[in-house]
Amino acid sequence: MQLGLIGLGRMGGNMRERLRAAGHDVVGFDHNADKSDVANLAELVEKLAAPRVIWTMVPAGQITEDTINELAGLLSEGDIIIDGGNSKFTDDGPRAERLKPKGIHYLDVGVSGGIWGFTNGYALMVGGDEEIVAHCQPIFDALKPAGQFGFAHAGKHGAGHYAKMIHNGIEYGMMQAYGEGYEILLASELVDNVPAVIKSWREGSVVKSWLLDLLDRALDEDPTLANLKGYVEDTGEGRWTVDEAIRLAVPAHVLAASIFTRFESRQADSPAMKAVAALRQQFGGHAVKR
Ligand SMILES: O=C(O)[C@H](O)[C@@H](O)[C@H](O)[C@H](O)COP(=O)(O)O
Repeated sequence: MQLGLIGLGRMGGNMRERLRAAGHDVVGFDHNADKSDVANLAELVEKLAAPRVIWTMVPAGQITEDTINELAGLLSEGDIIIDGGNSKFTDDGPRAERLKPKGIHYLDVGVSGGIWGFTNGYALMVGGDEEIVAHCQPIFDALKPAGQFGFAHAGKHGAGHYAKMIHNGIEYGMMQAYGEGYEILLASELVDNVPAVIKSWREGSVVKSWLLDLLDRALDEDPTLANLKGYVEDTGEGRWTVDEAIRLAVPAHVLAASIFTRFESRQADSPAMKAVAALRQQFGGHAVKR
């Protein structure tokens, strides 16, 4: 089937190739003219036959909002917009309502797979109306992994991005657990070959996973991770997961600790621990480091 794809970066660019390899007719737009099939959104819309399906794969937030608003002015009744970026789930319901009077349908899709998705396929979590999901199913089938899993119609508008948000909260927690286990192994007086231990867990073990495979890969490239700083950014999903845990009064210790640990990773020194050291000195006369 025919699809317009906006945003041909690390994710979108590979998705275009995977869709084309499956025989779909993809017209891509990107601000980088070297990657783009068309000069602008108007030309993209012109090249697609109605009812059009257009998938946005641009950074969450204002860029996605502006792209969808511009598209809404160009599209016609019956057309479908799919947001496959990591938008916050609270954007989706209002967005779908804004598009409805124009007869434009909307789906939100959480997409996981990173730069490996071209080869392995992408896990897809979709929010929106059943008949619109069904109409787009050939696109989802081409993007998802070949096996029986990797796709869910999670619920109404927002459910796709909600599912992806929770996925990413789990991703933070799992990475943190591997990271902490790795650090304890490194600190141990007993274990000489930490990369070998990580490798041994890749098969047969209870903690084998794709993330563990990737940690092993990183250690193959740089056995002591000497070329990296322990500094970790975040793009929002972990924070939103913890916000939801608080709103719903769900205890989410691991997920909360892992986002806070990322914040800590960005500090050269800790004002909180300075205050703790100062207080301990004040009440007990304990030594501090200067
Ligand atoms: O499932 C995935 O493919 C990843 O989760 C992907 O979506 C992206 O790499 C994260 O959004 C990074 O998230 P942070 O920047 O918050 O770590």
